[in-house]
Amino acid sequence: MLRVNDIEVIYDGAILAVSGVSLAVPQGSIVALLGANGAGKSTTLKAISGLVRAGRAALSRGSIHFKGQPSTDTSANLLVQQGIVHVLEGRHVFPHLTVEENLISGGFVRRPGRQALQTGLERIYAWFPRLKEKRKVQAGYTSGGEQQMVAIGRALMTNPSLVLLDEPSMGLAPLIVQEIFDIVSQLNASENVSFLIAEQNIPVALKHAHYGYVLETGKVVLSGSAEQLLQDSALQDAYLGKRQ
Ligand SMILES: Nc1ncnc2c1ncn2[C@@H]1O[C@H](COP(=O)(O)OP(=O)(O)OP(=O)(O)O)[C@@H](O)[C@H]1O
Repeated sequence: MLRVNDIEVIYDGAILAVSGVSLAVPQGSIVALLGANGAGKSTTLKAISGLVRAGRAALSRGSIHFKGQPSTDTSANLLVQQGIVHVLEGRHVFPHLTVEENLISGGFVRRPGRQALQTGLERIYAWFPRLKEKRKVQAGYTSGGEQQMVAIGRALMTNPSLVLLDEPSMGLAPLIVQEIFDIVSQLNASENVSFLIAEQNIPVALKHAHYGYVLETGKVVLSGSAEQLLQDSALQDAYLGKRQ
């Protein structure tokens, strides 16, 4: 589905944010991109979705292939049409639009007809019943967890095959985080949507991911199946604060 090969990203022509990152997301899998603040997770996702160019950054080395085709010269909006969607860190919703209007705004990318849009909405409401209840409420007045669901639901309205999720757990209560990750797992299992999830919350991410990569200062320092990483003593020491 996705292959990232030895990429390097530089901000403002000077700040080396990501250096030599390689990773793969097999079709139908959930892959976790783990690491602390500033490790380069968001920048890696932006390189994949084509958003680095919008942030005064450049991909200065390496290649990215999506569904077998090179994608680094493809614009972000064309990548969405091809099936990659990026849910940015920080739950960006349109606060003055209702929940439903936010969801509909995601659907427009594919220029659907009225019926297709309605079918898309019903599909999102089936996954996120809370959003159906709140569909007439301005998104800015919903809870943090609901805003994260709106952001994910809006992305799903593009009918993606690969979702890049940046820190879905940030600032949310554990129960809500669990609810969101459970929906991600079910979407993956029943609709075969692939996910690349950047997370600092390593236990939650590895509970739901099949495979993981750990980034430190812009480099992959560890990778393996979720089971292998959970057993890894270096990861335990550095991030989970316990020894085996
Ligand atoms: N717009 C920017 N301009 C300059 N430097 C940036 C910019 N965005 C990120 N960086 C730098 O790039 C490096 C990687 O940041 P990045 O946001 O990708 O890390 P992260 O792992 O996603 O962390 P976080 O969880 O805090 O977002 C950091 O050193 C950061 O300071």
